[in-house]
Amino acid sequence: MKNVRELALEALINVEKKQAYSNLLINNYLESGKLNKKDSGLFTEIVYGTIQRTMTLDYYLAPFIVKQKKLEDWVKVLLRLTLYQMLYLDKVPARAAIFEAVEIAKKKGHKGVASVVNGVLRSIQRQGVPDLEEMKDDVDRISIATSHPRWMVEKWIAEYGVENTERMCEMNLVPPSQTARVNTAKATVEEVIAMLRAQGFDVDKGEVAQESIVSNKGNLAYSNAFKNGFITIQDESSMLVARALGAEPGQTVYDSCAAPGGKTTHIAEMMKGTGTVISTDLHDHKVKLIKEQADRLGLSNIEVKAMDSRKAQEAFQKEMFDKILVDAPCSGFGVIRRKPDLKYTKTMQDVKQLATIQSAILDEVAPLVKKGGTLVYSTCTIDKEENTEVVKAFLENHEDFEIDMSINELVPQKIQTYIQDGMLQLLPHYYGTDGFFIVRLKRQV
Ligand SMILES: C[S@@+](CC[C@H](N)C(=O)[O-])C[C@H]1O[C@@H](n2cnc3c(N)ncnc32)[C@H](O)[C@@H]1O
Repeated sequence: MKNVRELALEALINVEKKQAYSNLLINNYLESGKLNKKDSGLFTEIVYGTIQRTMTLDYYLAPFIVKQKKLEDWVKVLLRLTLYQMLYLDKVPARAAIFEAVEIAKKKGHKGVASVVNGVLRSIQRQGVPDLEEMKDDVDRISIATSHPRWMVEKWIAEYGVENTERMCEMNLVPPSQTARVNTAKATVEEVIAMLRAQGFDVDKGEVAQESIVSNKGNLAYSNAFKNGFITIQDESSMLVARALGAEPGQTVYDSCAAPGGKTTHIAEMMKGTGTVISTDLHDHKVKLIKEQADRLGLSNIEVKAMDSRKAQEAFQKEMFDKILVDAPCSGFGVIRRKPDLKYTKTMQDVKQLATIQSAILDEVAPLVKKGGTLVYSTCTIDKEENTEVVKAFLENHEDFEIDMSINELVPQKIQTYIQDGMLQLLPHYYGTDGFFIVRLKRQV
């Protein structure tokens, strides 16, 4: 049987080989029954933390392994995850972390490897690591200290300035709190808070969205409130999207990129179970997830269909919908806290390709919006190419659409500071939410 650190090493090697996204892989391990409750926490911390801080850890390790030319990849990963524990996990004594690493090296390699691992880690323990705050160059400092590739840091500094970039990159290292959306078609926020507290959960009202609850301790996915359809696990910034769409009871709404259904179900709840939300996503297995959520929440006003929304005009009639949401596939740079490997895998080329898909979806669905109707475009990224630039190109090609400034009245007052020219860009460090972009467009009458 493998112990928690061996499993963490195995998981990190798989992420390294790009065999799986970290968040999905971690969930698979947690559900596999290989880890008890206590070890699950440590496993998650080690795997996420090591990925989050890979560049910093490699920077610290580099001078100590410079002579070890033939170090195998798994040994580098073992050194990284052990140094992570030594530097960032207070509850794990450094000597215990080193001892475990040496045992793993003996088991997986041989005595020679174990001695290298022991030597490198003990040297770092003796000499300490350099102070990164002393790095004068902003890009170098932010990039190494927060483990974000240079190109990303340079780009964000150009778009948001040094201070915002540094704070955002630091926030990307902090695990998010769990938040949930109350199904207001079924109960009030206060009623659900009482329900959760009665079951022993430590929860409060959320700070950003009006229907949100934040968990201070305990996984709300295991609550009765979740099982019985009173809540949906969702980040607060995501909750603002359905608010910006502002669907009303009885309307016909199209959610074009809808799986796993977080926003579809919110829209359906806001419509109090009346009218229709038609939700599409690329594949059958994805639209099934939407259906499952709709059933759990007791919402019967959702219809699902597997299709490419770049062909929506083949399936739907022109001017058929009061409201359309394009919650587009994107680079996800607003959710790095949840998916740390995105930092290292996504490239500028991906950003450009995604922008092409985003524009194609918007162009296709635009004629389906009723005159006087609403089109909301949102992404969980912070890159201008996928956000403001996509909107700008869309408006240039669609003179019958304009930015709808009423988004100001639809989102909470404190959020309004971050709306510029009708476009909302939330960065993770503003409220500790995911980074999100939302714009509400109106088709002229
Ligand atoms: C940001 S996610 C949507 C999240 C969803 N709105 C929610 O709140 O749960 C983007 C989704 O777009 C889907 N997608 C990507 N390209 C698409 C296309 N051409 N047509 C329809 N869906 C697409 C992806 O499968 C993915 O599920």
